[in-house]
Amino acid sequence: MTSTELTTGTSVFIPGASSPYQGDIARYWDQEARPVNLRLGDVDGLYHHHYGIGEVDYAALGDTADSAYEKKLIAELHRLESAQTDVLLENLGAIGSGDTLVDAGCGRGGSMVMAHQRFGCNVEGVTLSAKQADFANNRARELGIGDHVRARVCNMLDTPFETGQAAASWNNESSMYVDLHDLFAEHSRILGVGGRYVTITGCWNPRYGQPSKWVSQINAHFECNIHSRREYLRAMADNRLVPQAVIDLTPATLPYWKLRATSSLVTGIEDAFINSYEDGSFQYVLIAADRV
Ligand SMILES: C[S@@+](CC[C@H](N)C(=O)[O-])C[C@H]1O[C@@H](n2cnc3c(N)ncnc32)[C@H](O)[C@@H]1O
Ligand SMILES: CC(C)=CCC/C(C)=C/COP(=O)(O)OP(=O)(O)O
Ligand SMILES: [Mg+2]
Repeated sequence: MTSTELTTGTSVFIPGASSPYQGDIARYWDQEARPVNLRLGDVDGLYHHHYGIGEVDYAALGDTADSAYEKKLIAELHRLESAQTDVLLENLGAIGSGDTLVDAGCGRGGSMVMAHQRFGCNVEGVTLSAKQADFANNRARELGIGDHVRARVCNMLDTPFETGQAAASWNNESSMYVDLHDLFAEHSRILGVGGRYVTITGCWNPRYGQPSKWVSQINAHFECNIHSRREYLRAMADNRLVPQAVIDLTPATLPYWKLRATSSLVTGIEDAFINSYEDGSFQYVLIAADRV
């Protein structure tokens, strides 16, 4: 199915979307233009829609009273977001220049560009947003890597990739928009046996009990549906994806959020992330799994 019939009776063609919810998400990302994303991307041309990890370099930030401080703060937040991608890519294992990687929910393509720069390989991305796909493809062309890095408008649960085509695949903060059993069935299909799957995601902590009010606030803010850590592991196990590493990145992402909360680019969601990470109801995790 390639179009969405809205229940209002209006028929709206949204390429890639196969449900009214996916139509909403496509529109959300088509309209997104938050300075906290665009101004960070402008630092070096890598545009991310994910969060940062690592210690803040306060020496590089210098004096808060300095007129250049805000510019340095933006560069620092961006450095931490790119450091997050570096950790995801490190967990893909050995990738050859002839390999194909798949970025499920590729956004504006920052992670795809970094993957190509690191491995020299082909990177195929899918997003529901035509604006994001155009943006990512334009950036790849500007960088002269358009023959290796390509984004298309497509549902990550039903991709055009051949069975076993991908050496590795990932979701970078994009798995909270889909059913995990459907998602991992598709990754399992496109990955070759021995291939690696990696996700970096926010998940609610089963040890807390149920999604906290902060998690509900994050869901409402982004129109997403955060899953529990347990659900990730169960859906992977059911789809021939065997975890090789589960890394709790919560302590590593808190400095990013605390710094971001002091910036002029705040969006209002900062406290929900900080409070939920601190009360243990929410975790920022990396899961790397082998396709067996
Ligand atoms: C928070 S952004 C993350 C973007 C990117 N992974 C990054 O790290 O910059 C979420 C992305 O997931 C995509 N997405 C959500 N549901 C999708 C689906 N069913 N199929 C394809 N992409 C989807 C959105 O279009 C958006 O690009
Ligand atoms: C970890 C979780 C739960 C993520 C939800 C998905 C999401 C919207 C990620 C960041 O996107 P963004 O970079 O566009 O958001 P922001 O504008 O807040 O920087
Ligand atoms: Mg952002």
